[in-house]
Amino acid sequence: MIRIGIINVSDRASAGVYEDIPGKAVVSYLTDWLIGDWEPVYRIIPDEQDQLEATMIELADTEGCCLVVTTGGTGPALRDVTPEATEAVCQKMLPGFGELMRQESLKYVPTAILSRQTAGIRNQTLLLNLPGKPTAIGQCLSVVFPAIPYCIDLIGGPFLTTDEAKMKVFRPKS
Ligand SMILES: Nc1ncnc2c1ncn2[C@@H]1O[C@H](COP(=O)(O)OP(=O)(O)OP(=O)(O)O)[C@@H](O)[C@H]1O
Ligand SMILES: Nc1nc2c(c(=O)[nH]1)N[C@H]1C(S)=C(S)[C@@H](COP(=O)(O)O)O[C@H]1N2
Repeated sequence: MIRIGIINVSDRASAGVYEDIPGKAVVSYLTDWLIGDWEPVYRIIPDEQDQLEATMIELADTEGCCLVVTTGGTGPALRDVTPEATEAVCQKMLPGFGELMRQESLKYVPTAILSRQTAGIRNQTLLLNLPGKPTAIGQCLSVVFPAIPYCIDLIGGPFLTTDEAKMKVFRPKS
């Protein structure tokens, strides 16, 4: 079974102050795009770097997720530590993901440049940061998703198949 991790990193969402709209949005996009069985592995945690690193390691190494998507904690505020935690647990960074998402987000808000969102590889898992704003989820995920299945192929993960009418992915011909 293909497993995908979703971590909502937010003090307020983890305290129940607001509903986890960003995490639910990630699940809903993936459900719409992916063909075949997959299962979400879901966590809502506060902006604590140790806890976030431990959760990313757990979802990657123990739960066997080929992809782990985080929402929130990418900005400049004191408690925003998602990119630091991501770098700490990855062996390789993929800065192109953050570059493309910021470029896309700039079409909507000038504050897009405040997000330090990034992506990287831990063993056979791709980790990807999204901003916490509910509207940012679709805008960011849809622009980078075409490259995600091939990235997972390259790291020896499962073969992800999408409904091409909804999400067309790109795999270079070998
Ligand atoms: N479920 C939600 N409903 C409404 N707005 C949300 C929701 N989740 C996030 N947001 C908005 O997105 C912004 C950034 O979200 P993020 O998850 O990073 O929270 P945050 O502001 O860092 O929260 P916290 O300070 O509680 O960790 C929030 O300030 C809020 O405006
Ligand atoms: N697409 C998109 N990207 C966005 C935003 C947004 O509303 N839409 N908000 C920006 C803002 S205001 C901030 S502070 C940063 C960081 O957000 P985060 O701390 O919730 O991750 O993301 C930026 N990127």
